[in-house]
Amino acid sequence: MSRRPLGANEPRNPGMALEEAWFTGRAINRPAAERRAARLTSGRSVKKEHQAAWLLNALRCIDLTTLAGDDTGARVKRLCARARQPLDPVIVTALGLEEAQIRVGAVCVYPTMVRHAVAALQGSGIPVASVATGFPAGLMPLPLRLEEIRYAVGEGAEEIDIVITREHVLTGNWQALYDEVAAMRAACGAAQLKAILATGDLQTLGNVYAASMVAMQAGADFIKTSTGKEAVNATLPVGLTMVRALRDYHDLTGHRIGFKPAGGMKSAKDALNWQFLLREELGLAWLDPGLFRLGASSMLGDIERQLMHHVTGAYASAEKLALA
Ligand SMILES: O=C[C@H](O)COP(=O)(O)O
Repeated sequence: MSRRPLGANEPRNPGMALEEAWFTGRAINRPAAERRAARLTSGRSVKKEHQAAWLLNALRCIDLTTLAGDDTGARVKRLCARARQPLDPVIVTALGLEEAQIRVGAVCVYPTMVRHAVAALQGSGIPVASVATGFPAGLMPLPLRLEEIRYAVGEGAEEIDIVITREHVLTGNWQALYDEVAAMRAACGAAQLKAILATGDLQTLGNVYAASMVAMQAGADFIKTSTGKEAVNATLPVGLTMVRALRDYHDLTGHRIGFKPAGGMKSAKDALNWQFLLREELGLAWLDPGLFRLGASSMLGDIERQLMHHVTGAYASAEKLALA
């Protein structure tokens, strides 16, 4: 059903018993994380063909998202049409991509919109991701949150973006966090579980590291920064903390877990910066839709704009390109 990280030979994260020794007492120096994140991205630019290649890679890693209270079947269908054909034909022809089947990583919607997305994406191979578990706050009884996962999977979602109970992190109740994520993973069945940590609510980078580790120990297939609804969403210092947890978990268990920054990312430059962070910290193998997604409702438009500039030498006006 779902695509497995790095192909069929890489087994799914089975999870493990809660091992608090892997994260307790791990203080993370915020100024140092901020300096490292700034160094990773400042003064780094890639030009011309290289930039186009990085932008195309970002495009295939995008979870093209609509998560608005006024979402409708018609809006989701339009988004899916965009997911199937994310680039203007002028760009596709100029870059010789007619046979390349350029498409996004997934389309991400609310549970009641899943059926519209599944119908619109039929035959495309693009998976539908659904948020669930009382997104975005998650403050619903656990049985209802688990039922919401089963509903979304039943509607055809192949990926489930769950939210965690922030209180468990803020009170250091790691067992409760572990238990809820493990129960959510079981409810997902074959669908991939992406654990949204809502890092803007977690107060310290030590908490971000610990929550990342607990989610992975409980069997998460991806860890994701944010819902897009917190006051602070995806930031590079937080991302750095999470990818260090990914690296440590890989070193300790041999399992590669996916990473999804999400929320507030709008520009092609954002897409490049997040990829630079992963390349430097985890290596190129992680820059694949099986292990990396960019959760964004409005980033595709700027990527397309930059690619149009690359192939024509001029920026197209917003009206000429369909802005996602
Ligand atoms: O998971 C994806 C996010 O909700 C998208 O957030 P955004 O609307 O700020 O791009």
